[in-house]
Amino acid sequence: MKITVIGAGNVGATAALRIAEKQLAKEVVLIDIVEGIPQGKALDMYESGAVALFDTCVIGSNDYKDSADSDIILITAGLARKPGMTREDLLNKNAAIIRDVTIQVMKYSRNPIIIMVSNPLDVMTYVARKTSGLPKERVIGMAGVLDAARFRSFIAEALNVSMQDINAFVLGGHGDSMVPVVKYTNVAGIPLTELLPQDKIDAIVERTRNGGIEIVNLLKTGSAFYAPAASAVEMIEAIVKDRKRILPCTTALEGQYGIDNVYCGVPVKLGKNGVEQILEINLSPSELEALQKSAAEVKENCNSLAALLA
Ligand SMILES: NC(=O)c1ccc[n+]([C@@H]2O[C@H](COP(=O)([O-])OP(=O)(O)OC[C@H]3O[C@@H](n4cnc5c(N)ncnc54)[C@H](O)[C@@H]3O)[C@@H](O)[C@H]2O)c1
Ligand SMILES: O=C(O)C[C@H](O)C(=O)O
Repeated sequence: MKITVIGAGNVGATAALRIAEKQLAKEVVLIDIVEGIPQGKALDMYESGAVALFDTCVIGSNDYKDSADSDIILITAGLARKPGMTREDLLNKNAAIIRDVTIQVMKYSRNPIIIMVSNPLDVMTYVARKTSGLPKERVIGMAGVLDAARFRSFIAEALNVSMQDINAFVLGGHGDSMVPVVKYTNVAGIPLTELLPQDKIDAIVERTRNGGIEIVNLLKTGSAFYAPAASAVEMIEAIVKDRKRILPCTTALEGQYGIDNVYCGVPVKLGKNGVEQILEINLSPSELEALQKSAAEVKENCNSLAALLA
């Protein structure tokens, strides 16, 4: 197993280290445009193996040749937002970066699984799919796992229980219109609505929707990276170990949920082939409407890139 991480910044470097520590690959390649950064970070990570006890080979490079024959490519390259910005403010600059990066990786890996992290997430997943020509199952966006992790952590805090026992889904695009699905959220099987009053649930849902900007406003220089990297690596682990995990991921919808030809976050089965199944769960009329509205916003942004992707 060879995994390449594009972008040796906060998310990319954290994810690369986590992949190495979990020994999910024999080789991890970290690539960035800035000279010295991927090489220095990769060497530092590799040396940590002696104490963290892993044998994964970690290599840093500015040359895409070193990504040759990767099984999985995690794309984290691009700009992160700062206070006062929305993820959509990154649209045009990051679309150009993701297009270039995808062209480069596809020169050296024939049939990789691409996991997208760069924002705005759903649109960048579409850019990578359109540019790579890979089957839809092999180009997947990471956002739902992160948004659900935030939702779960806030519920755990409110109830003073372990995060491990909380199951939750956050669907839709990774933006202000995301849809935390309360109906399917439970604590060790007990519906959340039996454990918390509605006003508390509403406050947690709102905090989840604003989870990204809450951290941007604290950090001031960039956005979250520990939980995002952990979330991307959870997806990678499901694929590497063919675990058939059911996780909310961004995938191409073709009629499911009444949404056609749009990348959007829904529950999927993740295994060695990437997205092996899209699960269509029953949503309330208002949740379905919110999901469709979120997808429509993603579609509009995708359409705005027609000239770049022509
Ligand atoms: N999907 C999510 O839930 C989620 C979560 C966190 C961050 N993000 C997004 O991930 C991206 C990265 O965030 P970060 O915090 O790691 O940012 P960062 O600034 O720390 O790192 C980005 C890295 O990309 C590199 N880069 C820029 N252009 C490149 C190119 N053409 N080729 C290769 N490398 C290039 C930069 O040199 C930098 O090292 C941002 O777009 C951010 O919004 C998404
Ligand atoms: O909020 C951001 O800009 C980064 C990421 O999408 C997040 O949710 O943390």
